[in-house]
Amino acid sequence: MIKADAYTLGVVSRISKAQLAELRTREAKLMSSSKPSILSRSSASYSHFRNSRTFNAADLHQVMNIAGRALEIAIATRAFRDRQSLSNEELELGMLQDDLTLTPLGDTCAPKIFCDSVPERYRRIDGACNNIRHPAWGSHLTPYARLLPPSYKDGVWSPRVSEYDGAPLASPRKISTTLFKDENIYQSGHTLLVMQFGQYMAHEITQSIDNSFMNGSAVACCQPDGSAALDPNFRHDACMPIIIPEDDPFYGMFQQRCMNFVRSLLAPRHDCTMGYAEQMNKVSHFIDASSVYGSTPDQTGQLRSFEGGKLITFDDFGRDLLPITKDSEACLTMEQGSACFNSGDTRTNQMITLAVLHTIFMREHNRLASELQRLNPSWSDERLFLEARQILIAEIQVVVYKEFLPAVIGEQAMKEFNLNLKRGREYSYEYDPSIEPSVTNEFTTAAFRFGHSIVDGQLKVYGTKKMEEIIFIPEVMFHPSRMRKRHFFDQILSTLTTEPIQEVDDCFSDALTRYMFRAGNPFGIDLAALNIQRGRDHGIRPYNDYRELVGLSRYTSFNDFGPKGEALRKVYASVDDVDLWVGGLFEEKPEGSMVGYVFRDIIADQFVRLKNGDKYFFENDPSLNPGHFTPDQLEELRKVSMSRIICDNSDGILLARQAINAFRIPGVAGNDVVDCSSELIPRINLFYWKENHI
Ligand code: HEM
Repeated sequence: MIKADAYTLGVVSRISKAQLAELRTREAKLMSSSKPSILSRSSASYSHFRNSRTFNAADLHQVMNIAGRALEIAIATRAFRDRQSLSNEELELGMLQDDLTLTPLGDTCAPKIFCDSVPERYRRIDGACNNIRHPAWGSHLTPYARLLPPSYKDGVWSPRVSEYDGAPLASPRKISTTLFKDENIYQSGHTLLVMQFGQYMAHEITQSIDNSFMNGSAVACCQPDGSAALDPNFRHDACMPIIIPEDDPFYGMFQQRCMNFVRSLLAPRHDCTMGYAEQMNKVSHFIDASSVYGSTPDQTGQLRSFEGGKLITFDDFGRDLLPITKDSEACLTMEQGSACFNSGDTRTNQMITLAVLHTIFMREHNRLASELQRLNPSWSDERLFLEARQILIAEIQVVVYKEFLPAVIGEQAMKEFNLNLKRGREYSYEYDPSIEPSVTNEFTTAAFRFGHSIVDGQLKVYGTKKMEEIIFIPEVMFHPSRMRKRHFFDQILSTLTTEPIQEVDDCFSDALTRYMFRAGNPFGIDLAALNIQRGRDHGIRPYNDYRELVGLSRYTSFNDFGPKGEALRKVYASVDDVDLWVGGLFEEKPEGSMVGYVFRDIIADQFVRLKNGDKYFFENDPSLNPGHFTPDQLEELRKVSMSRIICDNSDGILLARQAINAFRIPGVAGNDVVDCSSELIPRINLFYWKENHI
């Protein structure tokens, strides 16, 4: 570990405070000047920014405060590096100094978390205090973990450059147009629900937040007409615009040369040491239904009805929908008759099918609360809420490990990584307090974004006899008003559970690479380009380094990529430059897995962390889990399936039948379609939650 004496720390602290103050003054000037550094609300990029919305002003203040501390540490680290002439390799080793708490940089540490000495029966909303020795592990507003140290040009925060000649890497948009095409190659085995549940899960455990101005205004990095990037002297420091080549086959038609991109907010490292930049996860890392309840008590409080343990709903002529949000910026329109919803996650309205899943889980919470109240009339609202929440979290964990994950990574990996749930009444003893449960940066910035490749650009909506509508998905991004149509909810659930997903490959729908978030505009933004740029923003190392990490040999030539090699050669100077997200998509897939080896292992590792690093994981035994279930309850919980949750929470207007496994195509491999009342889609018997039942 590299040590700094008190004098040096005093100097770097003064430098970083002065530079941060300068930055803030510059930001304030940018905001008040007539320069176009604030993003127009009508642009597609503004909807991209909607994904980074904080919950309210207090939430924004807390997020910006913590991110500001982390930025100060990054600046101090640069100053320290310069004074000590440290190399990038030395910086990569991470720890540059013991805990800074008692040094002049002490005020940059994240606020301390205090836990009760007796562990609470119900997990905390913010994810903190799961592990008493590391109370912040898995908590919201903390950094992502890393599988490998980052690759930053300056060892601290500047985006990486080519390993070959130190030149800037090719434009992500150039890579996107060179490598990806819009073709439909369907998967024969799995339904669109894998895509939609996958996105729901991504939001359940991760949210990176784009930098904004201190008052929450969105940062613009391009000229308002998109003709060029803003001059670096007149733009926010977090700008990292994507340059669009002049001959771009699509954006060229609209004279667009610049796509907005703003770097993610940072978070101070857990041990409060100096070192390279770490990105913030805004939500709790655990699978704890934060998408339903939020990640702060304030947020949860606004979602609860405080009656019978239930969540607030919007009664739309007898159907319970999510409550309508008070955030007037959350959707494209808030007109009379439209809808824009509130839930535990600020991205709920991003896709209509995402809003559908949020609605299903909100309804399931209320269904559980009603049933528990019937069985235990003396329980208070608080008790009913907490018990229903605990059951819902367990149900989501069961669906993830029993149905979703095997569909993505295959049975073989489930076995290899010991990810299968225990059976029947058995407890698990696999909790290991040395495992850091946090989401890894590689998982959220690359591997789990495999899901963007399986998105279908169209949603086919069927009536009782024929197809009624084909929806081009950009039309239902941040515009979920169709949810108010009487038949829509059941119809779209049928679509999700019967239509196939696309293969994980080099095919991306134009809906994502040309028209995403376009709203009324002729063009939108390119998600593939954003993914590549985000990887560089977060300092994710190139693909080859992760091959080595998972025990594969490094590629030494583009030919090693097979037929894709030729296209890769056009946009990368070296095989060691290929971005992780790109290389991962082009991999050969192991039998039964949707993704290649590298993505498979990164995803499997993540779900090991979320299971064996979570004290409250539903199947942990009583000596480990303060909120343990009884053996009878465990047996019931393990019966849960996504089909059961859908059956119990659809509108019941058009949907009365489901395949046994909703993630698999109906009829394939014995996945019969049965009545929702069938025993083949078992129910959990909540009688085992009746107090003093015998
Ligand atoms: C129509 C469907 C989808 C849309 C429109 C969409 C859009 C987006 C956007 C705009 C971002 C932020 C990009 C950035 O600036 O870095 C993002 C991030 C992400 N997406 Fe998707 N996505 C979709 C589906 C999925 C699916 C199916 C999965 C996984 C199975 C997924 C996983 C992720 C993950 C892990 C992130 C990073 C989250 C974070 O750290 O904040 N997405 N997506």
